[in-house]
Amino acid sequence: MSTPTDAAATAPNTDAAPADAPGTQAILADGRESANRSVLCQLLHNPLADICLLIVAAVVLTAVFAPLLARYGPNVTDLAATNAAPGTPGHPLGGDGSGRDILSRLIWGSRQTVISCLLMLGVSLAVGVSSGLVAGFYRGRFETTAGFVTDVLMSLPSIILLIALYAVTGPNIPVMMAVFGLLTAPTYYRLVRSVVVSVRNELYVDAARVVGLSDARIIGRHILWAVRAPVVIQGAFILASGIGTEAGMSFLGLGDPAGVSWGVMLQVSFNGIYNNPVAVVWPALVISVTILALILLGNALSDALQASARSRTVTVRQRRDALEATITAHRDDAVAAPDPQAAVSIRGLRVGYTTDSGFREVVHGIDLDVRKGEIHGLVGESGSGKSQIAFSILGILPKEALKLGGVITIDGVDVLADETAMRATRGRKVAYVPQEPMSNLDPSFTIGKQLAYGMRAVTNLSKDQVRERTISLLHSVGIDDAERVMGLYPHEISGGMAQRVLICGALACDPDVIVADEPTTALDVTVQAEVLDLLRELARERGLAMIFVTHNLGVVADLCDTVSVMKDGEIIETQDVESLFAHPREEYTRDLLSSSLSVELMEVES
Ligand SMILES: Nc1ncnc2c1ncn2[C@@H]1O[C@H](COP(=O)(O)OP(=O)(O)OP(=O)(O)O)[C@@H](O)[C@H]1O
Repeated sequence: MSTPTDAAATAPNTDAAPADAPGTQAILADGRESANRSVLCQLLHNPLADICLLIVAAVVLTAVFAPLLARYGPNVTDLAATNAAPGTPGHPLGGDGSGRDILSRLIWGSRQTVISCLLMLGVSLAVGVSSGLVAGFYRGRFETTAGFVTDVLMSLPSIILLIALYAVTGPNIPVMMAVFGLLTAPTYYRLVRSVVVSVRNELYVDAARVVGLSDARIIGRHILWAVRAPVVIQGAFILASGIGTEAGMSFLGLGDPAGVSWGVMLQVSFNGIYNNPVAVVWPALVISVTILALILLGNALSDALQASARSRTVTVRQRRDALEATITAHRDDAVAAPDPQAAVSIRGLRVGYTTDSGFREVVHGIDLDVRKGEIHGLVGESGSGKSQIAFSILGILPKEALKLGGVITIDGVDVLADETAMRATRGRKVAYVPQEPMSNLDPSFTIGKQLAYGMRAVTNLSKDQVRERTISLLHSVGIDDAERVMGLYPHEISGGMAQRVLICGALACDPDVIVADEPTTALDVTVQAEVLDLLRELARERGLAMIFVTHNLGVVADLCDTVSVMKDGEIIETQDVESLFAHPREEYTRDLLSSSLSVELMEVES
């Protein structure tokens, strides 16, 4: 069962909606305005980013089309234009001290500035990204050596180094910028290395290794994809620092006086500042505006990428359209009242998603009642919607899920419609036993701390009372040396014990309802049997209503009192377990039973 990326903590919104489907008015009011946009769309919807993009694009286009745009050559002089004021005919921004047209020189200057900065970025990318990839992926000696070189390079004062370089190369801006690119490469190295280290052991990378992909293909296909966003964002900042450095070096007189760049223009105009102070303004302005645009663009890009990395979200319009379509389609459906005797009662639950291929309803108006003391199995093929029901009861549907209708009453309160009621219920009246015991425990805290933290969040018990209760709960789930286990970290206990700890956490608040999501799937057969026995005992002792999501009909036969069979988002059959196994009503249930039997026979034979 998939885990939602985020609990559905939704903020109220006041959009009107048709109210004649069960639970829809309240659900719509619970909707959250959010955007479902690609990174580019997110960027384009940010006015500041649009302006920055326009500025950067204008600079690049000016550099590319400089020969067409500039009215004069970069070094063409006209004595009449010497120190001409802005607005002089033929010289909109005036002329410099040598009678050269300032606007034309700015246009030509953009070319050298852009080329120098791209050269610097290219060197920085080539050295920093490739060494970061290799160091992060292979680690070992290369990483140690590269780390040392990086530290050395980062400790060097780049401007001083570039000034020293001038003594060797003379006024050679391309070489200077290439060296500056080398000096900024450590920034990329560190960034890329840390991203690669964090993804190299991901399961999908292991899977790629297992299917036989070469390292080069794994890096090209999976690792580079993971580093692309930080590399692009960092690129904007590095370009900005490149423009600043080029201008600074030229301003110090280390640029090529025969060439024309914004930095050289700044230096030349500064030399004649007393005769023509306005001439300094233009190069200073374009340098500042371009640097500012690049930095703001980098920030906007970072925001857009972060937003798109969060789960897919749905606009109010999409939510409303989906709701209206659902209401229209099911206007005449009869919906029974919730069962007041049930610990949890579901009526007409509908859940959907907006995907790239359009809206899709995945739970189609299901009804379900589970009474106190009843263990109810929820079975069905993968993708049939079991998890959506479990998540709906727990109020942890992903943000992008559309709650299209229905009622879920727990203790007489419709928790589906009321997020506050859901929060008050979750962890107190309804608890959850997840599928993967290890990944549901925080590796940074001891078992005792994690259990105590959860307990203190939902009860008013003192520290000592919490400790006492934790010990007694650990005993009740069959952990005898409770005090020792409380001091252990998750990696120090077995999977079976971790699952017992999670069961203990679920029981901490003395809930009425437990949703168990395939809680034994990750365990070996012997431990599975122990955990099932434990759940059965606890449910009987405490009179719990338990919804047990599973694929395993053997477990259902062993543990459950009643069972619902799901297919394509619908409950097609609900019976007590014995009747279902003896007289399945639906063809699909018969197929499910016989396929499960064949699997078991195959297991026995092998
Ligand atoms: N975030 C999502 N976006 C789009 N569709 C989703 C999303 N989460 C689930 N679905 C769809 O909802 C349907 C039901 O999924 P669900 O996870 O409830 O199935 P399941 O019966 O629990 O399957 P399994 O036993 O494999 O966990 C599936 O078709 C699935 O593709």
